[in-house]
Amino acid sequence: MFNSISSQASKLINLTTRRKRNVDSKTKLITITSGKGGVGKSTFTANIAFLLAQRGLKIAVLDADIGLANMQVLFDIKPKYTFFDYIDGNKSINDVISQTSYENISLLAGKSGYQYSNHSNSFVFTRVVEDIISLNKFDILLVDTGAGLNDFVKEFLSISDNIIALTTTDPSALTDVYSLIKMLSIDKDKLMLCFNHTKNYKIGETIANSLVNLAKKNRLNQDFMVEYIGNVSTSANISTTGRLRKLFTKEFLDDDSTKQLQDVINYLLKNIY
Ligand SMILES: Nc1ncnc2c1ncn2[C@@H]1O[C@H](COP(=O)(O)OP(=O)(O)OP(=O)(O)O)[C@@H](O)[C@H]1O
Repeated sequence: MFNSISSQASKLINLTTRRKRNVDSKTKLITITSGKGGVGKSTFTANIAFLLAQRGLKIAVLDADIGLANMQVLFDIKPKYTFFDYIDGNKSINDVISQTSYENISLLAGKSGYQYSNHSNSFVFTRVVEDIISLNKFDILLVDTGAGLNDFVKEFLSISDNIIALTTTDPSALTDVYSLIKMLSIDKDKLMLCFNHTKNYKIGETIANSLVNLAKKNRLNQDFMVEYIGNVSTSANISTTGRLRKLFTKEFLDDDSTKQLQDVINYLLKNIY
């Protein structure tokens, strides 16, 4: 009994010291998640990294998708190490940060098929995020979580105050995103919601409002905010550039979807903390 109380107490102490360290760093943390898999989360993350970097910001991307770590494919690099080499104590945090061929974008590559249970409840992933922030090298750290709401994803969500959920208008994706809203409403202030494969801004806004109304009807925490931050249309250029290991926001500056993502960036730069 004493053991479990003292270990809980030490976790709380760790969390408190982490918060203090965060405040001293310029690095802002944005976590990108999705209830359902395959909604375009990794493509979205890589392209917002590019647009943010184009505005002169130094960006680190942490590929925390253990289902399918494919950020290195999107950035077309072969990193020597993954951030698990840091966790395993074989490499320093700087060793596992790879510069991509895109100016101002660094990647901490992930590893597919990792067993979270090896580290569950150890807060080791929280520490990785905190250690990157403590370097004070980056303006923004983007964490791309896997899909779903497993313990691994929950650990990454637990340390972020700027969370973006990417969804489509597909009913099963909306059901999953509502589960995410329900979970986050317990101890977070807000969730930023973005719609992929969604033709225009208005459609996303209408569906976001329906989710907010459902949350009200089900009496979820009234102080919790769901903020609609924009939409990205379906574009053949996105799938083509993805296959060619290129970023559509770099190749197709005038594509509607690039312009829509620029609007999302404008929103983020005004609203993240
Ligand atoms: N708006 C879009 N228009 C056209 N194709 C898109 C769009 N968004 C994503 N795609 C394509 O959809 C596929 C899935 O995207 P992606 O791998 O980014 O999804 P994901 O949510 O990260 O998947 P997973 O959950 O499996 O990691 C890719 O081929 C990508 O190019």
